[in-house]
Amino acid sequence: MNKDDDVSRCVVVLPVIDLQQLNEEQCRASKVRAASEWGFFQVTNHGVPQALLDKLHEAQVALFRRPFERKVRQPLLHLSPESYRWGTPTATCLEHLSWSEAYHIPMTTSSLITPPAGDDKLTTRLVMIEEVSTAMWKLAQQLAGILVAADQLRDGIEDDDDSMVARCTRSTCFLRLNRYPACDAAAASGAYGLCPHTDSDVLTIVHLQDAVAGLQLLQVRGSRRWVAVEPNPGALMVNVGDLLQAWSNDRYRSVEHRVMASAARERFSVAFFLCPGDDTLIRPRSSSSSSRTRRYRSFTFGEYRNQVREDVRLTGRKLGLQRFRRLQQEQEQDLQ
Ligand SMILES: O=C(O)CCC(=O)C(=O)O
Ligand SMILES: [Fe+2]
Repeated sequence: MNKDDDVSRCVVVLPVIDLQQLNEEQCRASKVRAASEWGFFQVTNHGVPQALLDKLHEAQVALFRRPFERKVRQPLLHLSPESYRWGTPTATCLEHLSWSEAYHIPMTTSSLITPPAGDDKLTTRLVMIEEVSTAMWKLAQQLAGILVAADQLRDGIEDDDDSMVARCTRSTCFLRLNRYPACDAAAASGAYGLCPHTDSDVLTIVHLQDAVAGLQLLQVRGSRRWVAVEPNPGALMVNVGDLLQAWSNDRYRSVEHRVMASAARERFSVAFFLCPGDDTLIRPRSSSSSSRTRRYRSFTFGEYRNQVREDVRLTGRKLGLQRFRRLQQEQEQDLQ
């Protein structure tokens, strides 16, 4: 059976938070609720100009329209050759194959690079990517900061360690441009545009650039089932990453999501990943009201990334936070 059959009939509209309409307290409460119950929410009046997002879309389409040979052999903006990916290099079976191509663009690289003299188009595209990254970075820091502070406030801690968000600097965050080509096989078998995964960062901001459906998430509230997300190019989508889930001791949820390829239409999206430096220590909060035990052991982001890479190499897929979960006995020792 096509793995998409039942899901595409079950469409959800994610909570929408208007960042200007609500007062500060209402706004914070809605984000906390959405991040705990859904792991995903949308924001409007977010401060990233729509005109800029539209221009980025044009530039993105042009970059992906270049001949395949050039995309593979001529790294964009002097990035490393690995910054361009198509398919899934580590896939050993169809289930692990993502029918998509992407550019991975670290923030620092985009700001430090000098485009070749006379290449005006490249310069314009570069400036665009840089501007979108910066605007999304500020927004992501603000949203993550609010979620972190709200969790601390609930426990009556006003001045806890907020270094995880502060350590998400220009030199550690990145933007990803995604293109999902139309895929004939999708009609029959439900191919993946992007395999099921959670994001390994603190927080992700995604702009679904056209109204082509495809994003689905594994609902954590009530029955666990895949639901399709109604695309809304007028809003930005925000989702909690693994680090925020671990830090909050599972209060905020890093929800598994995937993109289904479409047989009829190609699809574009841009995702910004709020990541700290590799040496940043993620130390789950013990006083979180929902649990007085730490559910995960402390780890650095570098350790986490290495483990993910190793699991993908050995098994073809990411095992993620379950690798860092403490045994029940270890958790019980916290209570003694
Ligand atoms: O394209 C999308 O809708 C989601 C992209 C995504 O999940 C990712 O790049 O990690
Ligand atoms: Fe993702």
